[in-house]
Amino acid sequence: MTIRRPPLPRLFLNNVSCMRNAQQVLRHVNVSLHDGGALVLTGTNGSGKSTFLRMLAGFSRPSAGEILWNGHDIQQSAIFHQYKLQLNWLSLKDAIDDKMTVLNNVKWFEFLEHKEGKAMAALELMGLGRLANEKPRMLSMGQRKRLQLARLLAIDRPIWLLDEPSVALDDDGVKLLEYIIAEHRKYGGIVIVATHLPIEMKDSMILRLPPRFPRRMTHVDMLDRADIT
Ligand SMILES: Nc1ncnc2c1ncn2[C@@H]1O[C@H](COP(=O)(O)OP(=O)(O)OP(=O)(O)O)[C@@H](O)[C@H]1O
Repeated sequence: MTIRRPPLPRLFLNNVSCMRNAQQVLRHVNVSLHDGGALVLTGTNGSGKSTFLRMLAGFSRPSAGEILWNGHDIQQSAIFHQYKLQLNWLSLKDAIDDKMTVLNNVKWFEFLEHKEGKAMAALELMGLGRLANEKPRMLSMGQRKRLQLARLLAIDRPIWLLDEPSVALDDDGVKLLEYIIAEHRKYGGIVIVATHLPIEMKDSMILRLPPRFPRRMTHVDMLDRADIT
């Protein structure tokens, strides 16, 4: 009988801590993600959700612990070079060029990836097909977010790092977001979302980061506590 070893997680955060501005933001985080896996980061303002994503994107380094991709530390430059090509990053800064059309804003990202052919279909899926030849100044905030999501689809990289992806989206937009995340995972993609807003992601891990600066009790908190009369 042969005993098969369990597969390595695609991504593994091994006892990771992170400092910002000489202060500890993340402390001893352990997470493993396999293909098709998802992680939802929640927590109060300033608890470290974006810091977590930025660290995974390689913009900042862990102060302790290691981030392993396929079992290799992403701090090694040869590994990082390969790893960063797996990432699709969606942040609150939308990097939309107002001089290009909506369509070209997606095509430009495809071009940088040496890919082509998915931009229009991605815009159609995100409900922006009829605005493809307009300039982005015509778009509402929610439509700009949809454009960012169309880019994710067009570029089609396996690991999605999404910072507040549902902000500004209407109900249909949130459903679309949930749909594209589910489809991406169905084909083995990994999705990590930092969010304040509820988002439906089946079988995802949820990591609630503790508040960094616990606020003082307000009168409302005191009234809410049963043990204070
Ligand atoms: N560029 C920076 N330089 C120094 N400290 C920073 C920097 N960015 C964030 N921080 C600190 O790290 C802490 C965590 O910030 P972060 O943006 O990760 O929180 P968050 O959970 O994403 O917050 P929010 O819900 O408001 O988006 C903040 O309290 C802030 O003091």
